Amino acid sequence: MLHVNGITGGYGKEPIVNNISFHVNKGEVLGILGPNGSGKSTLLKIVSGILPKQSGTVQIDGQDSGVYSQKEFARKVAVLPQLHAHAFSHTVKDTVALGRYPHQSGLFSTWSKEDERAVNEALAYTGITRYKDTAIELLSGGEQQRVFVAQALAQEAPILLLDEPTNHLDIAHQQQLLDTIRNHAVEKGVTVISVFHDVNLASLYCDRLLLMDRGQIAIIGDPQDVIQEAIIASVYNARVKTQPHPELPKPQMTLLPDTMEETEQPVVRKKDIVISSDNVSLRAINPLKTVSSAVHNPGTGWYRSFVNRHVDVDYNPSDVKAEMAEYLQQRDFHLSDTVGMMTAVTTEHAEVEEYRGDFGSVIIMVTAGVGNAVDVSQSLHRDRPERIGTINTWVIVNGHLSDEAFIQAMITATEAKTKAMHTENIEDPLTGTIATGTSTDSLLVAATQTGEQLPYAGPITPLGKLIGHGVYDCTVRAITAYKKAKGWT
Ligand SMILES: Nc1ncnc2c1ncn2[C@@H]1O[C@H](COP(=O)(O)OP(=O)(O)OP(=O)(O)O)[C@@H](O)[C@H]1O
Repeated sequence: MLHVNGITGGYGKEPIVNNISFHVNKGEVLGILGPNGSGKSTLLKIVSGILPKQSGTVQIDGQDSGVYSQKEFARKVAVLPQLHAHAFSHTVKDTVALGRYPHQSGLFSTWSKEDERAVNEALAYTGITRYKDTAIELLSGGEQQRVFVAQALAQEAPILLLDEPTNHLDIAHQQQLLDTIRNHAVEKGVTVISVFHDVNLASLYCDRLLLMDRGQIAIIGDPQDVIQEAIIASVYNARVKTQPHPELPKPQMTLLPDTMEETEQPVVRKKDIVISSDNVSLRAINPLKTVSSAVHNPGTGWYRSFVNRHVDVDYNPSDVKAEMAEYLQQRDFHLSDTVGMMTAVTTEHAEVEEYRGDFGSVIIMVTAGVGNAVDVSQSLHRDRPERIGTINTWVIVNGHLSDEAFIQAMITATEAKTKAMHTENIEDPLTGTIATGTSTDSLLVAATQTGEQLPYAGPITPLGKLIGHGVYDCTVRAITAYKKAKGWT
């Protein structure tokens, strides 16, 4: 569709962009990224013919762009420049209508039904129909930006070149506009090349990204190939961390501020875990990085408070999450800062212990109700009742865990729990085989993220050894306490 071969050019003798080559397919969205002054706008200006090039070619549909007349070119390519000059006062609709000029012919060009439709559609796509009779200078910066995007869309060219289309737009309008542009690409086959400053937006909306660095291409490829910590750090000279988008297979990046004060994270100790009649809780001074399968605030996050709440065996509110939130709030636990679990086990049977190693320490908390123990290899048994049974395990680490270490800590803790079930000879009441856990066990791993870096947590590592030993130890003790309370022993 569009082939750029070895273009070099700029504003004077010294070229700004050097030997740039890439191609864009029909219906593809290519994002151009790069630091300030890296040549993004200059590249777009050369491709759109606004700036002459010193060497290289731009081909559109297999033809050199130079062979097209100005109007022919405008029927092929619509351009949204970075800055808009509008010397004359126009209404919004008149401004958008200027996008139709390449479709007018003859000296006294007539306004056709097609023109009217294209303009009205562009006004609707950009959500500015209600301003159509307003003078453009009376609009806000963001509203004006949408008018110029509408003008480019009204041109109905198969190629759209956009320089920072979301400039001035609030997040809802950024989303709306980029959704519109993406839909034009997917449904109408429009080819889009767009300059972005926001790396995350570019990743979300573009098929491929071209990263500029000092007038040259640093890398061009899929978002996951381009948005890599080392590449972004070296081109932008910024410290970043990348992670997947929570809902889409698109990488996202987060800045790591250099100005973060090195906060002294107080070490969490066994004595910080408080056992009351209706819950086991920990209130840490600073938030801990946490992964859990809790009822309240499950998943990954940073939390300061942790609650393992005792509920009656027949606890069955219509909305468990809402009831739990109410419970936490009544006890002064900040809802957005607390992870909350539940158990029918009485809190006096909670086992808490601290295990110290060279790197720091691990505090383990376990409550084990093994009435509804399950042999997980027999989980498909057709007579299996749906009964709740809970072993709740906390692993609190005074150390700095990698993502892998969090996952390995969960594996190690689960294996240790299963081994404790074996040692205590806990059977699945349905099958009579040794149980591996219960039906609704919950696990939490939280770490202070200070001190020594702990890349792994399998049983070969000092951290994994403490977790394995500690979870096994506490689970055996918790099961023993449970058995005693139930009169099993
Ligand atoms: N009209 C101009 N005349 C002369 N030099 C220019 C002109 N416009 C830009 N430049 C220079 O060209 C270089 C690249 O500018 P360009 O606008 O292409 O960068 P950019 O990557 O789009 O930057 P930004 O992210 O700040 O928009 C800069 O060093 C700039 O000073």
